[in-house]
Amino acid sequence: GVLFYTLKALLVILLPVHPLWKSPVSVPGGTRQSPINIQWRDSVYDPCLKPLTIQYDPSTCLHIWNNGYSFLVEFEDSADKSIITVGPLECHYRLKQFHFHWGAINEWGSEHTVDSKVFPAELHLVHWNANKFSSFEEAISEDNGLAVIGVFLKIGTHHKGLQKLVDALPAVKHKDTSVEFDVFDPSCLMPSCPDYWTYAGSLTTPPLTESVTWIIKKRPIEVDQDQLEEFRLLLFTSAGEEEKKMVDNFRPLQPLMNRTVRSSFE
Ligand SMILES: NS(=O)(=O)/N=C1/NCCS1
Ligand SMILES: [Zn+2]
Repeated sequence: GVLFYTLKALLVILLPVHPLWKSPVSVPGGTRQSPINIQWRDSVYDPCLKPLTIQYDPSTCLHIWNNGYSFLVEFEDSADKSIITVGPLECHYRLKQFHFHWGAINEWGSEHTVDSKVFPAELHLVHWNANKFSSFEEAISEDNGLAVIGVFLKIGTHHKGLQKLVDALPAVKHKDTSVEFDVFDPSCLMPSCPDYWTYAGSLTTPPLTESVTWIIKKRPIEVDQDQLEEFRLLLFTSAGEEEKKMVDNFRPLQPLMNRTVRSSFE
């Protein structure tokens, strides 16, 4: 009856806004949103795709901070000191920050999936096109403005390079806290295998702009259970507020629509 249809209408109106993101889960008119499921057999090998060239300068590391979505490690990006180039890219892109997404338990947490397999966490290294633009803020809403490397995390052996990061997390437990982080080389977080998928997508947190060339590494890195548990001790909330554990900070999968995922490997 009328009650059923009223409830149904309410659901449709409320459904698109996921409480976690305080922004629509789907962007009206979005045709290239992220994350997506990568169906391995549907990806197309492109022999023109070369290995990615990564040149990070550990001294460009500035600080770690909790922005209320994740914890970010930010880099000094006023010169071409930490850059990526080649791979699927036609320009060189400067490292701005890296951060992670993870679940409350190991059964979920990543944003991208591979053949519907979910990983416990996913690392994002965010870069902006320094050939075409003069700042991250300018590049964020432009075509070919950003390149984000995605690396899956799986539970396994202790990750020595990550531990320096993990040891700093108690200092950024609350939203809007930061701590100086002088020297860190993010290339220690890269798997040794050069293989990746690449596709045209968007940011997965606000402003969700469709400006990202995604480079998703085929092989995960291994971290141990204790290291991932440390991520789960962070809070979404500021000091003095009712505590909300920072977990499940991933966006739901978005429709592939008219896109092809290319692979750098056969
Ligand atoms: N998770 S993500 O890297 O796609 N989203 C971002 N939003 C603002 C800077 S990075
Ligand atoms: Zn991210």
